[in-house]
Amino acid sequence: MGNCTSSEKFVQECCYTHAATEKLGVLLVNIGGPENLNDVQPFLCNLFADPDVIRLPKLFKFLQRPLAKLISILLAPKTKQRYAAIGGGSPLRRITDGTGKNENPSKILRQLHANVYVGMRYWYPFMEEAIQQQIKRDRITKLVLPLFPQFSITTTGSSIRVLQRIFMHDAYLSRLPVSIIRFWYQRQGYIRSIADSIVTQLSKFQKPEEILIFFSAHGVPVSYVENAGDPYKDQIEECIYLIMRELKARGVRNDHTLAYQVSFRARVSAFTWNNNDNLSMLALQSRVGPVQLLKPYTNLVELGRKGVKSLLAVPISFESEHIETLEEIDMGYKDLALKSGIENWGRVAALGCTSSFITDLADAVVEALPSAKALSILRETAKESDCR
Ligand SMILES: C=CC1=C(C)c2cc3[nH]c(cc4nc(cc5[nH]c(cc1n2)c(C)c5CCC(=O)O)C(CCC(=O)O)=C4C)c(C)c3C=C
Ligand SMILES: [Fe+2]
Ligand SMILES: [Fe+2]
Repeated sequence: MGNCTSSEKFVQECCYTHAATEKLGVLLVNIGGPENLNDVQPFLCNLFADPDVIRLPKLFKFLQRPLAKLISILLAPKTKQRYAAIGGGSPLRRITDGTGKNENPSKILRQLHANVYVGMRYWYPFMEEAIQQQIKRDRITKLVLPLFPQFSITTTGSSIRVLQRIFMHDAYLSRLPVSIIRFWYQRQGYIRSIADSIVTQLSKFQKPEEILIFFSAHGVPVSYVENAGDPYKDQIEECIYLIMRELKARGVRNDHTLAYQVSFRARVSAFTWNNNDNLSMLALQSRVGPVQLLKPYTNLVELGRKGVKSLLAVPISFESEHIETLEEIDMGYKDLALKSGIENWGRVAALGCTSSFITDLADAVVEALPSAKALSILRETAKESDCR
C-alpha cells in the first residue's frame, strides 16, 4: 500500500476491496464567507469569537464573545462595502461546492464510493452541520479531510480544534478512522498547477522575461510564528521556493518577490493583542504601535519607485478566489500599482477548480487513506508534534 503514489494506480492495484468494505467520506473544509450583506456582521462575529484568531490571555477568555460582537459591529460597515464591491457576498461556498462536484475527483473517488461533503469554519454550511447532519447520517466508515495548502494555527489549527471538540463527545465519531491532510503546499501536482498558471499569464505580457513575479500571502501575527510555533511562514517560503524551482526547470528565470498583505494588517492591528498578551493593548494601537505581522509588508509604491514596470501578482496562501484576491488585490493593489509607476499589471487566478489541481487533491485523499486513525489517537500525536 505504501508504494501507491497515484490515485489511479492506487485504485487499480490496492483498492478494489475497499469499496466493498468501506464507506469513504471526504470533508472539504473552508473558511466560509457571507452570502449576502446581512450575513457580514454575524460572519465576522463567528470569526473573531475563534480563540485561534483572537488569542486572549486565559484570564480574559470570558470576554471572547462580547469582544467578537463589538469588533464585528465596528468592522461590519466597511467590510460590507468591500463585499458589495465583489458582488454582495463571498464566492467561497460556490467554489468549494464546485470542488466537490468536479469531474476529476468524482471519477477517482466514485471508484472508492466516496461521499464528498462541504463544511465551513465560520458560515453555512458549518463544519458542525456537515458532520452532525450528513456524515453521521451516512454512517461512513472512514473520513479524509484535505484542509488548507499551508498550515496555520488560524486556519488548519482552528479547524482541527473544532473537529476534535465534535468528535470527542460522540460514540460513533470518536471511533471513526480519520485522516487529516494538514498541508499540501509541497505536492508536485499543486506546485505544477501554480507554475502552469504563472507561465500562461506571463505569456500574455509583451515582454514576459521582464515581469516581476509578485507572490502575495495572507498575513498572520508574528507572535503566532515566533511564540506559538505556527509553521505558516516557513511553509509559504518553501512553497515559493518550490514554484520558482519548477519555473526554472521550464526555463522561466524571472525575478520574484514575496509580500504579506497590508490592508489585512490595518484591520488586525486595531483589534489584536500584542506579543505579550497585554490587555491594555486592545484597540489602543495608536498609543502602543501596531501588532507585528509577518514581513515584508506589501509595498507597491516602493516597487514603483525602484523602477518595476511590469508585475504579475500571484496569491499564494489560499486555493480559491475570495475577498482578498477579488477586492484587495484586483482593485486596491492594482490601482495603487498603476498610480505608482507600474505600467503593466497581471494576476494569476486562484486554482479553484483547475482540473490538474483537483486531480492532485483527489490523489492526496487516496494516499491519505492508509493513515486514517480514530481522532483520539491523532490527538496524542498532535500533542507530541506541537501542531506540525
Ligand atoms: C491563509 C489564509 C488565511 C489566514 C492565515 C487568515 C488569518 C486571519 N484572518 C483574519 C481576519 C479575517 N479573515 C477574514 C476572512 C477570510 N480569511 C481568509 C483566509 C485566511 N485568514 C479567507 C479565505 C476569508 C474569507 C474571505 C471571503 O471571501 O469571504 C475576514 C473577513 C473579510 C475581510 O475583512 O477580509 C477577516 C476580518 C485574522 C485576524 C487572521 C489571523 C490572525
Ligand atoms: Fe482571514
Ligand atoms: Fe483576511
